[in-house]
Amino acid sequence: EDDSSGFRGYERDALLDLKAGFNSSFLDRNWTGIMCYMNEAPYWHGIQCVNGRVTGIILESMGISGEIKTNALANLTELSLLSFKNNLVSGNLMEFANNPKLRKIDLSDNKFQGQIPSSLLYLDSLESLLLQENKLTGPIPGFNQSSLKTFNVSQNNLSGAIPETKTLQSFGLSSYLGNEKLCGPPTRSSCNTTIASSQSESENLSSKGDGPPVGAILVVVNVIVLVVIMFLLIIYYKKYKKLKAEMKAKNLLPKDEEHDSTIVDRTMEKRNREIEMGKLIFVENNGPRFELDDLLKASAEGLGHGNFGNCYKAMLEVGPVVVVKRLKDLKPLSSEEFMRQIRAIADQKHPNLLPLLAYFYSKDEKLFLYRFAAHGNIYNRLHGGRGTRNRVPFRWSSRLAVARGVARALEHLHLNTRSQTTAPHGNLKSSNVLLDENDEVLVTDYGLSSLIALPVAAQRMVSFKTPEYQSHKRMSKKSDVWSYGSLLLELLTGRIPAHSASPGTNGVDLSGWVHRAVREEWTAEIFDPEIAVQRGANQGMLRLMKIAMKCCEKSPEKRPEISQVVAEVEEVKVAVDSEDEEFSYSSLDPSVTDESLSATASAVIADDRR
Ligand SMILES: Nc1ncnc2c1ncn2[C@@H]1O[C@H](COP(=O)(O)OP(=O)(O)OP(=O)(O)O)[C@@H](O)[C@H]1O
Repeated sequence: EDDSSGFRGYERDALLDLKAGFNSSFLDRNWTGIMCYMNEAPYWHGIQCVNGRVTGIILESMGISGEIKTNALANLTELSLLSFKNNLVSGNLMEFANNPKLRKIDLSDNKFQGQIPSSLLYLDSLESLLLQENKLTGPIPGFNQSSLKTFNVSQNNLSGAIPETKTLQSFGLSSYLGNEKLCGPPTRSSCNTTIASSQSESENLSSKGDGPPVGAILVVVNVIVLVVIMFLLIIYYKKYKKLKAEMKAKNLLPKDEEHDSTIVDRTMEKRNREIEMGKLIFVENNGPRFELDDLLKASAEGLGHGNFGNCYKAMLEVGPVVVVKRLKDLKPLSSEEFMRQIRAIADQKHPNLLPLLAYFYSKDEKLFLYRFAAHGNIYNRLHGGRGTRNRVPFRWSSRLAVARGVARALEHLHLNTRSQTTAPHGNLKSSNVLLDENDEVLVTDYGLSSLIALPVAAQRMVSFKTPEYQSHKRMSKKSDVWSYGSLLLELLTGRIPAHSASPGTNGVDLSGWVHRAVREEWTAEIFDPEIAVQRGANQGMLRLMKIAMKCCEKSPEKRPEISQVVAEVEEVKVAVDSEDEEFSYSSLDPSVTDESLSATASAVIADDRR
């Protein structure tokens, strides 16, 4: 699935850079790991996310000091809210050229200096800009966005005429107060007179005419006032210390500042220690090695929203491309039990099973890591791009290879699972069958039913969609056989069964549909036209259809064991003769009405129902 949303490594790097500039031990401990997952609440304090992208940074009244680099926001292109209100941040204001979505900026009550950047003029969605109580200098740029409804630059050192744009003139005097060198409406000083009066003032000060020197008198008065204030302060401080000592002696004050924030800090510390305890555990001894940190640094791309958590593709700087599956809705298992189940999954090894590379287990986070299968899943291969020029036909030999690979993988799982009341795979469907770069068939998502909370599993896993579960809440290895039969029908018909349809797509009850097609004698239309044209293979398709229908029997007892299925599928031939016709849309029509195929299909399937 093409998904432009999802976590971006460079956004994380941008935030880590920001953090490096601030000296906040709280953020140092809190901003670790991934800040936002797809559609979940962000993990990092003060960060807002939408679809895994950073959309807000809100760090208010945290005593943050330090500098922000001017290009700090360059990689946060989805940013819409920014607030560092009431901190001690210094340095120039940032550049905003790459943040076209910014709506609200609040940098008030800090120590920002330098000029207001003109890149702010190009933020077309800017609604609110609060820069009051800083040390900004220079002129106010000519803001004229009609979106801008709240604006405050008071208590800075700004200078010059306030531009006469409609936007800037719509704000009252209070937005500009406390900038002595600002002039023009809405301030009361007209620009000419301000300059004139300041000139005459300086003339006065430097004048060496008759009479007392005004400048000198002012300096003397100032010095006296300062000395008095300092004297008062010293007396006050002494009294304060004495009072405090007395209160402590009488136990009126807590021993030593143990206030809320240290308690918060301690719980955070505890949590972080717990996370640190969890390390990436690699399943293979001689496989690739990397640390969780490498994984978190890697740029990542959402692969889509699965039922049991989201999948990410992570491109490590060194090492393989991996898929990270973040598990959610898990059973309330003890960590020992959990680890046991994970190890059972990790121990399953077969050329047609996508191996678990590594896993991560902590109280708050459970991750599965797999190798990335470059050629994607069978659902997309079968149904993607239909009717477009981009569609590459999915030919019979490849479909048969999928049928074989999946059967073998299932057989391995069934032989290695003792329980008779569970489905060893439990969630077999076309999106869980992958092709690697060599088109090797790899089944994934096996064994998850042992980890997923029952109510969630019951809603979403394929083994809960079987006829026996629907009617009698029963489940067994035969549930996997039913799922396999449905997958074969999907491969043969090119239609989507209800349980493997992606969100927003309607699937059908495929086995019911095939039965009806036979009954109503439009059998030739059963097969996907894309393979039906491969005449030499029609016999093989019919054999596979027969196997599929047996696997889809309503009653589990009538379905074959998976080992028998494997044996039968192995016997299906790629083609009767070597002539394996090229597919072309022009050859579609005759094949669809092909009488012989239709007749044989009816015979085979009707025979099967006897
Ligand atoms: N190792 C992998 N390589 C390539 N693509 C993968 C890999 N693992 C999963 N995918 C793809 O990522 C997407 C999301 O996978 P995920 O397993 O989360 O959901 P799903 O298979 O659609 O549903 P479910 O959660 O029920 O299995 C799917 O399109 C899946 O085919």
